[in-house]
Amino acid sequence: MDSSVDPAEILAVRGLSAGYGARAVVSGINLSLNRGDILGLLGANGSGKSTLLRAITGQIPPLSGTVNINGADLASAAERAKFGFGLAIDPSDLPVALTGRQYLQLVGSIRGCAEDDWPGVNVAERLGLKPWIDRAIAHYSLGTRAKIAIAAALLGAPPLLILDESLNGLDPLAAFEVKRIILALASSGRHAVIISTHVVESVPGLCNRAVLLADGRMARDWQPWHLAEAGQMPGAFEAEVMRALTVQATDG
Ligand SMILES: Nc1ncnc2c1ncn2[C@@H]1O[C@H](COP(=O)(O)OP(=O)(O)OP(=O)(O)O)[C@@H](O)[C@H]1O
Repeated sequence: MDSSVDPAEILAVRGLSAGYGARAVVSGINLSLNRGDILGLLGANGSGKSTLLRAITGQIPPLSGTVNINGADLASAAERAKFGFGLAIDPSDLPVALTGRQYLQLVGSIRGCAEDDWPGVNVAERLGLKPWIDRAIAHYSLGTRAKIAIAAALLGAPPLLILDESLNGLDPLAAFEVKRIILALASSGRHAVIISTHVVESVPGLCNRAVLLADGRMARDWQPWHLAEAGQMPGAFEAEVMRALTVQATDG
């Protein structure tokens, strides 16, 4: 690890712009996450949430700026940086010809761990995946696909867990279990989590940080004290987000 890197910091994004071809979809993004942080990533459809997560995970190259994950620079130490995160891929991108177990084995082989390497918790059991694990993903419902994507992201207990709208479509028990797992990871003080979501009301109870993207830029940023305060009053955080979204839509 670079000795200038803060060991508490898991993710450092500086001046990041990224998009498709030469077109920047997200610009001027600065973001720092420490161990223990759970970040809610909010924004209207098309605001750039998935694009930002693609840039952070090296799926698209930055047009400018840097990403450092767990002390490794994504451009100059890509292999090490990629070992620093687990990403729940979009369920529609899963390899449907594989069984759930084969997919976990594939991800495990890339991450250098076993197909059931979930320290301290049997994720497959907790998410109700066991009856499905040896069936082809093609036969899974949308929610079951989301579960296997999350289970794969959790393999090897990565320092940074990234869930891109992954809670959508989960049944209540699975959503509850995923939230418990996320909270346990964060409270261990060794991991951080990013959750992009449209379920604004779930953010104060789960996240200690939040950012709102608008037109590819960070329009609002809630620090822990602010989110905790907003969480004290039912509906207060949602009202703040709706106000910010309305201002953006009016200005746009
Ligand atoms: N593969 C791609 N090629 C070209 N443009 C893309 C691609 N993926 C997304 N975009 C464009 O980038 C912009 C931001 O899309 P993105 O998917 O990042 O938004 P989002 O905030 O995740 O949206 P949503 O909430 O609807 O999932 C949109 O204008 C979209 O059309």
